[in-house]
Amino acid sequence: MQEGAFAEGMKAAKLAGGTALKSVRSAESCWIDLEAYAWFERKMLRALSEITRTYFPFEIDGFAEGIQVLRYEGAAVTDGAASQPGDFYDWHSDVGSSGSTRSRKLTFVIQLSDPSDYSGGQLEVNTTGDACPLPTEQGTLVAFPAFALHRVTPVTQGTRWSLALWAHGPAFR
Ligand SMILES: O=C(O)CCC(=O)C(=O)O
Ligand SMILES: [Fe+2]
Repeated sequence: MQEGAFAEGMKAAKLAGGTALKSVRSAESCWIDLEAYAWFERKMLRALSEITRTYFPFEIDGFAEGIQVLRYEGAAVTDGAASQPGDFYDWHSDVGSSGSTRSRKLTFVIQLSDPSDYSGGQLEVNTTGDACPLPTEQGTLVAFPAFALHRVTPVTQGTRWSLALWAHGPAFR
């Protein structure tokens, strides 16, 4: 993918609670303003209405927090052996206990990279007790309830880019 526009602004990504814990999440991220990309927001709002109509009939107010661009670098290999593990994001829910993460209801992830550009880096969701791999095709939008456990397995080779945003709404009751 053409990563030039974002590559410079990337910083260590934090957890939903705002802390950076390398044992759970190792990736870099930057945030962009959704309002700055009106065409994208319109597209996402159309997708949101279809997803809430068809799959997850949640009460949603709209998107908040902006868009998170994520970069997962593959393992560093020296003399044929991995000298540093690749980036990953271990099992987590996107709903936090403070700030705007409290009202997250749907997670949207867009696969920005061509799957042939990296190995590993599989986005999986677990709602049944088994890890379920989600589609990887470049440009695919994946949506799931923000409370659902999900992870990104370590990228072993290449670089995986993704984008995440969240639809918010009143608390479940
Ligand atoms: O990179 C991904 O596919 C998932 C990102 C994610 O789970 C998150 O930002 O909370
Ligand atoms: Fe997540």
